[in-house]
Amino acid sequence: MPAIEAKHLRKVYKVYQKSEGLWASVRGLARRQYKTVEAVREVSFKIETGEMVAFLGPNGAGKTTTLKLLSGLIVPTAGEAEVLGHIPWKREHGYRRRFSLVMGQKNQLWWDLPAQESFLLHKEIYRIEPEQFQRRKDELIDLLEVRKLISQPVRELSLGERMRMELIAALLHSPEVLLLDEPTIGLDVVSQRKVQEFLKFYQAEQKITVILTSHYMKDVEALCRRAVIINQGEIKHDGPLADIVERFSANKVISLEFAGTEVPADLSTYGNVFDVQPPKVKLAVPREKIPEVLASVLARYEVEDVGVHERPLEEVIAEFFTQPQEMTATA
Ligand SMILES: Nc1ncnc2c1ncn2[C@@H]1O[C@H](COP(=O)(O)OP(=O)(O)OP(=O)(O)O)[C@@H](O)[C@H]1O
Repeated sequence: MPAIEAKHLRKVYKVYQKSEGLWASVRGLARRQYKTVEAVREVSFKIETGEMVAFLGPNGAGKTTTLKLLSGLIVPTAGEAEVLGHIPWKREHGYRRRFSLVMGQKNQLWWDLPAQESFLLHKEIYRIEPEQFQRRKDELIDLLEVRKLISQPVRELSLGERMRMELIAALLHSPEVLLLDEPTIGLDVVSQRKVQEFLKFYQAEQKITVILTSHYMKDVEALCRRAVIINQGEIKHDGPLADIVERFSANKVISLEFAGTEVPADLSTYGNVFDVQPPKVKLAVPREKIPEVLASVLARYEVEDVGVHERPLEEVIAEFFTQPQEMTATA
């Protein structure tokens, strides 16, 4: 049985429409006008126990709404979901003890209190045995290197330090499923890497099931082997992360370094010329034309160095997000 299964999930919000102008506002008091927003239209996937899956999509695609549905914070308009055999929106205590949701944009710790006080509160809420609590807390504090900071009010911590405290609070009750919504948002590169390293280690050690949403492809590449892509409330792709670049990018990149100091002027006949730093240049070329272009360029010019690369995941995903309608799989 998969740890997480979503079947045709749909969530429609009814949003009050406020008209412009005083008279329209007065009229609105008598007869309110609403529009519907389909935050999630059709979301189905299965995630096996111990998998760490990236859930990717542009702003407003429906990622957070899906995670809220799987956490039971909201009830779907239609569809079904089971997490560890529980229907999330039934909000059973048994389920609450088995999962955690971490939202990078939301503070779940008490702002004015030291993190250690919030940890104690979590101990009570989740009814964690004192011995287990002490052991887990110590382990997590050491892993995330925050021992010196646990008695300082959360509001005085940096964003990166706060996120590490949020992770401790979320993991104190040893959840089997962890839903991470942008855990590295706004963090500097060093903090980002610390969170990444921790998640990688922790997930491998505890074999927990994780869904990770992130706009940072570095997180995704470091942590996940599979990616589910959502756009406009619908799943657009579900498969190995390694396949994404090949599937969604029709081009590969040829890097060239010419002998001498110049870059030939007529290279654009071969493909899209970019990143010109004479005598180096990059050429984006349709993948099926790579052998032909390489042979021709090497025969015509004196080339010092050459390389063929896939485009970076970051770039391919960004393109997919900005042109979702036009992009079609090339494989
Ligand atoms: N409570 C709500 N009421 C009305 N509309 C909502 C509500 N929550 C989300 N939406 C809308 O549903 C859509 C999906 O939002 P959601 O937060 O799930 O997207 P997201 O993929 O998490 O985006 P981001 O990457 O920006 O966080 C958006 O158009 C959003 O405005």
